Amino acid sequence: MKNMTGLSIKTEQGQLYILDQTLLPHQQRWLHCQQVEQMVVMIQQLQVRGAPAIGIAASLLLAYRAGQGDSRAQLLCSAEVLRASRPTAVNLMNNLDAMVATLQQSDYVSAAVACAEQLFAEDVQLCLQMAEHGAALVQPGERLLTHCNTGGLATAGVGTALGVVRLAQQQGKGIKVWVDETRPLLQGGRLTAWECEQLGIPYQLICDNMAAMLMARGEVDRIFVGSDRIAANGDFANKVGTYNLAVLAHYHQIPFYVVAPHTTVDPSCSDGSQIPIEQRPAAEVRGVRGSFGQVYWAPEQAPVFNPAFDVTPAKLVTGWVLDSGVLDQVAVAAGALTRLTVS
Ligand SMILES: CSC[C@H]1O[C@H](OP(=O)(O)O)[C@H](O)[C@@H]1O
Repeated sequence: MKNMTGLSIKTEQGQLYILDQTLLPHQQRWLHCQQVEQMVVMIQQLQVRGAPAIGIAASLLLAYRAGQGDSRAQLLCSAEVLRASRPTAVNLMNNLDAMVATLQQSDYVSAAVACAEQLFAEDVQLCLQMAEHGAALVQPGERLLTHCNTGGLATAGVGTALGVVRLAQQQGKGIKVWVDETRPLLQGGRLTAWECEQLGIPYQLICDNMAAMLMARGEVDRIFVGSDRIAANGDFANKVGTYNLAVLAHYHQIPFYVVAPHTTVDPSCSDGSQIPIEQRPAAEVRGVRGSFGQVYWAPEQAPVFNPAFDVTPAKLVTGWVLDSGVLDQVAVAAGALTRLTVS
């Protein structure tokens, strides 16, 4: 496996390393990953996270295991275990499907490695294409708003929605970003804020419940969010709280875009009701866990509802920013998502 370097995933001398995103922004610790069970835990604990990133990390781990001499049967079983680690991000499923297909080849070891390397390289390119199409929408001086983390940490490249913001900044458009902290796991406050610091992107961190006031005051010009799965009709799943933003944006007539590679579209889901939504542990809502341990602010046995994602209906989306271009509601309603071609 060749050396490849992303912000949260890297391979060096045939070994796979994952940046532990649960320790950011205060610690940068690379974890050496060699076992399937280890990768499952890392995905489930969001040490590696983001729809494209978990698909690539799982694929690279399978390629590594193939190189370690695991049999086809072992690799097929490992793929199913990895597939079950998180149910919503379709990139994980698509990538594992591609990896499983390579196992049919006589020299499945080199085929698996080549496939994983290709998935990594493809995502890097798709991110650049999404950024180009999305940044072209951004006008000078605009105040953008993002949710969760959709940057280099969540992909192998520059990111999806945050990749758009990053390029708009590089193009000298003088933007600023409102960064939703994104409860309960604070991917915005911990990860997007950290990425903006690294990239020199002007930002202000807000609690999720402050976005409405900023929109009402006319201080949000455009919203870009990512996605974990897009249904054929354009409905999409993304980090919980995205639907809130979409409804608010519709009410305040603010352009609202979802940014995702074509690999996030799932034609087998006809609409958003068919997208599986991951339910997560109650402790994540009752308090916070860090290097200091677990702090509870709610009663320790408080009953909790903790969906990791929500679904935004297509009717609330201004445009779908894909690697192949920007689709509007007319194109999506005409079935464009199911006829995607890679540009
Ligand atoms: C590149 S978009 C990543 C997508 O994944 C995030 O979810 P999680 O942090 O649970 O992996 C969030 O939904 C982002 O939009």
